[in-house]
Amino acid sequence: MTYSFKEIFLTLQGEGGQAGRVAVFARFAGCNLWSGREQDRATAACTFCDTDFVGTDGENGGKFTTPAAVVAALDAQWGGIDAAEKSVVFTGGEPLLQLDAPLIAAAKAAGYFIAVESNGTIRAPSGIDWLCISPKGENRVHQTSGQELKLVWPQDNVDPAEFADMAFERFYLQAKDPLDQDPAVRAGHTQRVIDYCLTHPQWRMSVQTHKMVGLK
Ligand SMILES: C[S@@+](CC[C@H](N)C(=O)[O-])C[C@H]1O[C@@H](n2cnc3c(N)ncnc32)[C@H](O)[C@@H]1O
Ligand SMILES: Nc1nc2[nH]cc(C(=O)O)c2c(=O)[nH]1
Ligand code: SF4
Ligand SMILES: [Mg+2]
Repeated sequence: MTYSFKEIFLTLQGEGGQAGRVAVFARFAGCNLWSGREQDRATAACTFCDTDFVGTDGENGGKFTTPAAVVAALDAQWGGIDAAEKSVVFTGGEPLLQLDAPLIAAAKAAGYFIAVESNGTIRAPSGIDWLCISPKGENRVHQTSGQELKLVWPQDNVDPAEFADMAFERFYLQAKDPLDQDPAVRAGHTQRVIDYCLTHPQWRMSVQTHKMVGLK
């Protein structure tokens, strides 16, 4: 198995129930819902992605042929931080196209708390400590349990109630960041999330805090 990463960097988790926590972000290249090319966006299964996950040319990106090599790259970013437990977030792109049992085992053996950000279309392997599922449009959710369901909203034809009975510990709504960065559209999405959470206490608001403070 070759693991392809767009980038690997140290930051604070910006979103969801682990927001504010230091972690190595390991962004896998490639996704099953979009090629990543702008000319394909309009016809893709996921159309609002805010992330470049194409290729291996980002910060500390590359192809790694063994789990041990991936863990060495994670450790290089974690550096000398003194902690009882290290922390990694596998994201992408879609991490569950590549994250497998040997890599999970190697990261765990090296002392990592393992978080994953996934679109939910692929069942997750066991051993993940914090699984965040973020459904996309009409794409069927196959992974219906985890620590958090984080729905980016509003999305056309998507009602949060569709997911409310799934086996997640927490339910978040996160305002869809508009591709054109139009402040009025962004404010409108945020207000929709606020209004929904005010009237549906099962749901909490997740804010993309890293974007507010200039963190990657
Ligand atoms: C880039 S995705 C990668 C992981 C996985 N493919 C997924 O979609 O969950 C990481 C997180 O960013 C969220 N996201 C992507 N585009 C967004 C946008 N325009 N506004 C708000 N959140 C967004 C996703 O829903 C997901 O929770
Ligand atoms: N700081 C920070 N937090 C994040 N949480 C989820 C992210 C992602 O792109 O998966 C992300 C990201 O890209 N940066
Ligand atoms: S599923 Fe995730 S990585 Fe793939 S295009 Fe959508 S938001 Fe981006
Ligand atoms: Mg991001």
